[in-house]
Amino acid sequence: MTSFRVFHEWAKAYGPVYRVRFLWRPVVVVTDPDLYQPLLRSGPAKLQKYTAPYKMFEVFVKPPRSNMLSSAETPVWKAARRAAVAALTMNNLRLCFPHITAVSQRLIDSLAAAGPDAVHDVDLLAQQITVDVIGMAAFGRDLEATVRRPQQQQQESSAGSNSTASSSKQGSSSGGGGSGRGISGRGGEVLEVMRHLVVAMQARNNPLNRWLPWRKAPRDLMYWGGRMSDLVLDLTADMEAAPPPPHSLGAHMLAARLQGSGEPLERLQVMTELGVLWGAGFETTAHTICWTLLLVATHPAVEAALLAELAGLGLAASPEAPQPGQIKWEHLAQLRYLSAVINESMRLYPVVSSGTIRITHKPMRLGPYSLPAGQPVLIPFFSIHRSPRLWQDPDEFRPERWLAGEEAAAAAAAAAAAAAAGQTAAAAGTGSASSGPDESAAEGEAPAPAAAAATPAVVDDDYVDVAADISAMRDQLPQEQRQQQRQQQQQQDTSKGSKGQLGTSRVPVQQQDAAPAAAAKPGGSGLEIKDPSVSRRGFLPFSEGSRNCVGQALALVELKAVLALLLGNFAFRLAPEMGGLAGVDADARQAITLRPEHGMLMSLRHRSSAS
Ligand code: HEM
Repeated sequence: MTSFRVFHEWAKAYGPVYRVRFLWRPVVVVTDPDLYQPLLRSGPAKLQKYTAPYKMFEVFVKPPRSNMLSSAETPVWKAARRAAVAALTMNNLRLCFPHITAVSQRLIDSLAAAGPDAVHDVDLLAQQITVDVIGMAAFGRDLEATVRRPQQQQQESSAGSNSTASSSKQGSSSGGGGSGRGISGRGGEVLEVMRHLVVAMQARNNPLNRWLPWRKAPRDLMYWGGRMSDLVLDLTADMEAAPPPPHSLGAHMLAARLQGSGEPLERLQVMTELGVLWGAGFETTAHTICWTLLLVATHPAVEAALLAELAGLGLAASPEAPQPGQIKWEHLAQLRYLSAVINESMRLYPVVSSGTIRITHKPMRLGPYSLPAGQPVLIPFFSIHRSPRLWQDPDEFRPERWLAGEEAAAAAAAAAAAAAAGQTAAAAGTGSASSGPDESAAEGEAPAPAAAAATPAVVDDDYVDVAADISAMRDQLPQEQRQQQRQQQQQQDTSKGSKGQLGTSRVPVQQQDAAPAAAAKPGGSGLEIKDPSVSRRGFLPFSEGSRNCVGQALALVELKAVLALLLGNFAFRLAPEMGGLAGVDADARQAITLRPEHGMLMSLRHRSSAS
């Protein structure tokens, strides 16, 4: 059994707090929100990151040095994090949006040309898109991984005609299904390097590989880390020769300054930060796209409801309208059912399944337990997302749980109507777009990113709060005004009893849902959560607090845009040799991120052709 499932089984067997021993080192594992929230959020109980296990993420650049993911909260970390947050505001993401849609469309066109008999590894397709997106967002460069060469198409056709379970599994050993297959240029090289690198990084968790450097895994780590470093060096040099657009991560990182001294970051530090943003930014988003496609493909009612929503906005192809309309930034706010689908997919398959690991800096109490100083504490996201204590029917894929009652009923009705009328009618726009246009989403307003309701607006420390910026579009406001808003919000929350949960008093899970959803916040445009089974406190795809995902705004915009485009154009169907949903689920492995170990083969029927 793979590690993320083992932790889940242990949580079921031993309860929400237990201790495991990794060799001689005891680690406390916590899955109770009352206990882990204070550890993640600002306050007296907040724990620092346990940086030792993150050291392996320093191989992205040579010589290795701390980066945003692996570092403690130092002044350099702060400067880099501020720069990343400033680069990923909604205003800037809006400028990235045309590239996101262009690279997706580029791939869609070649997939349509490949025809319905071709079988594709959709995990690899998703990586092609996300590599191109992060290439532009970070370095302002089109890496062209979505430019498909004849070789790749040829291989897919032959996979379609003679693929078997064993041949597909041999052909792709680490997920990603064998990148480099006709994907040329720097984009192809990145995919190839990362495919090997994540396997070597995962192998490093085996202590033998840490202590015996002549073994294959450590040597692989050195080799592929070196290749990645060369790529980052190459792109940085490029970027210096021809500066990237001012809204890019690269431009912001070059302009980053240390607080106090006002010194810029060293060149190597800039490279290190861009390397980690790059590495952290494409794999995670790609596998999330892949898991979402799997769940939609295997749940026809969900697919029908989603198609009705897309069709209502003119974003679905059909025999009557073979070309769907152009997706616009404003559509993102209106795709509410898609948001629910993405949230639910991230709940079932959180790509950072292992969670986050922290360390106590002094003796402390954790509920009824005493922890010594220097105690590692693991908060495992997969276990939490599947916990029967926090979720009703935790293993079921039910996007409706993220919608308010009326919306959920309307989505169900749309699904039933679409199913009765056949997908053609829905795609032609005759199906009722139940979760359709959001009247409140005026032209130019921020999109409602998928998990806006699920990423609590943490107000702490003096770092810039990513989640708050996403849900409330505060990036348009001057810093002072934002600070004021935060204080007001904090007061409101405290008076409603929804914040200040720094104690360990137990609140029944059902009561926790009284916490206001992001929709209730000023300017908030998230989904309101009404289903009592939904506890935002048990949903951590991007983690929480000052070390939450700095790239989540980009990820959410990308997920929505790419999935709307892919699903509006194609009906995805799992290839028979994948063994259905159960087969792919059994193939889920954690190689740094949660992925289908042997890729995910699917056929794609363009929706303009009759089913
Ligand atoms: C669906 C997509 C994504 C998911 C689910 C995700 C999830 C996460 C999680 C759970 C963490 C905390 C890790 C820990 O504490 O061990 C994290 C941190 C981080 N993520 Fe993401 N991420 C995604 C996309 C991105 C993107 C697109 C970028 C870059 C543009 C990015 C960059 C980072 C960085 C740099 C950190 C470290 C932040 C810090 O410690 O200050 N991620 N991510």
